[in-house]
Amino acid sequence: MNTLSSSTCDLCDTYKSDSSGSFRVLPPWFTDYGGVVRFEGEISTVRCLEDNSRVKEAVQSPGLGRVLVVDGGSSLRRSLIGGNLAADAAKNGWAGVVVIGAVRDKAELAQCAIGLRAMGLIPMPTDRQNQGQRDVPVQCGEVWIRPGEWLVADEDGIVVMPAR
Ligand SMILES: O=C([O-])CC(=O)C(=O)O
Repeated sequence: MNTLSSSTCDLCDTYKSDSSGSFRVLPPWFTDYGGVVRFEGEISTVRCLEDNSRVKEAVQSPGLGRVLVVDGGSSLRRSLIGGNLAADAAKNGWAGVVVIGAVRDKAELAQCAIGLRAMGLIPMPTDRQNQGQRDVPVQCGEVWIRPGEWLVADEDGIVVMPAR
């Protein structure tokens, strides 16, 4: 298990009175599917709906220790990551992927040396139509997440803050 510079609970203790909006906690919507429970890194984003074209491009490029946040519009109809793309993400040096949407291949995901959170599992694959946007601000519920910010995930949750 990886060691974080601070746990999400410690960060929340430190920033609980922050009213600037720069420290944010994601809603508790996520299940841990990856082989790494604790991860952190600079954020890169994809925004898409039931089409993982941009996700595939991202995980097949160098991750440089970053975390890919995929805003799939909370759709649970099609999976945006499966065993192959999770393995690509691990191989290419992504620290983790957070999918605001669904994934598949649960057993394979657990074998990947990467952090992986998603809202649920669905076996139905994506419909790749070359749609979606890369490195745009995305939203998880009411929480904005921007490329270049910092994400920390552990057993207790996921927080986002300005880059360190
Ligand atoms: O290839 C895809 O679009 C998603 C998938 O099933 C995988 O990553 O294995």
